[in-house]
Amino acid sequence: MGTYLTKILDVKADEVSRLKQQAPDRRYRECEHDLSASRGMYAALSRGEGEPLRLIAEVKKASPSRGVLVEHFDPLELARRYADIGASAFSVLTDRDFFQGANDYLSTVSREFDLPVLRKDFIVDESQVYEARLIGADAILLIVAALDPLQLEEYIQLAHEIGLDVLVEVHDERELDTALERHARMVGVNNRDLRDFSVSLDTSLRLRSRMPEGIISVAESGLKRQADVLMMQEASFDAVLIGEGLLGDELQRFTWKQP
Ligand SMILES: O=P(O)(O)OC[C@@H](O)[C@@H](O)c1c[nH]c2ccccc12
Repeated sequence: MGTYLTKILDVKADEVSRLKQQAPDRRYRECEHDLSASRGMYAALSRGEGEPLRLIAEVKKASPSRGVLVEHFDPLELARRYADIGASAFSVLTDRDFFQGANDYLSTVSREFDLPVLRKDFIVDESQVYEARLIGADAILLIVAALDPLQLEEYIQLAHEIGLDVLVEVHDERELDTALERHARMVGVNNRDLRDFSVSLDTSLRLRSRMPEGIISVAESGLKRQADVLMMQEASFDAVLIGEGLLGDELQRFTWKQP
């Protein structure tokens, strides 16, 4: 039985076999010393005592569940708007086939702004970790449901070695345990179930109480209103990751940073 996630992972396998022919690991070794230092995502998301939670603003053109969200999509214009409202970091979709993202979108946003940039994609091979660093990402997303636990641990370690922070995405208690056992330092709870794209904000609330001190906690997906964000702040999340919800006015007027 195929779920949305298994369908996406099938397509990724082909993409990765093409990517491997370009040997991103070798290209990384060749230009390692010319790359600019990465900007820490972990540091950018650490929420101080009494401060409002941080925003990771997602530059997102389309999604498989909703289709095209932004008709005249300009990643730099969106990023500018998100920087102006007080985002602490960007997430940029690079997956082409399901989200109409592109590596170029990430590279331009990374070049033009000082905030750390998360590469939002389905990483299933180490070549994609090297590629992330080469295109200008400061951090990567690793999805527990898309990897076996050993791979997860290896890719976290590789990412750290080459200067990338890692947001480890979970959707239930078991995945959270796996993330913590494999030494995740930033954990994102996806409120959207990648098997059927259903959304429940309760997922974040339920899992937050099981996260230990010292882990950066991020609530992801389906946040649309101020009340949703305040609920995550109340539950003591360090940050929220929002794509679609930022396209409306309400969350653009939210006070993301202390005045
Ligand atoms: O647009 P939303 O509902 O605010 O969601 C953003 C982000 O959480 C979502 O795009 C996402 C979360 N995990 C992912 C993994 C792959 C692709 C996309 C995602």
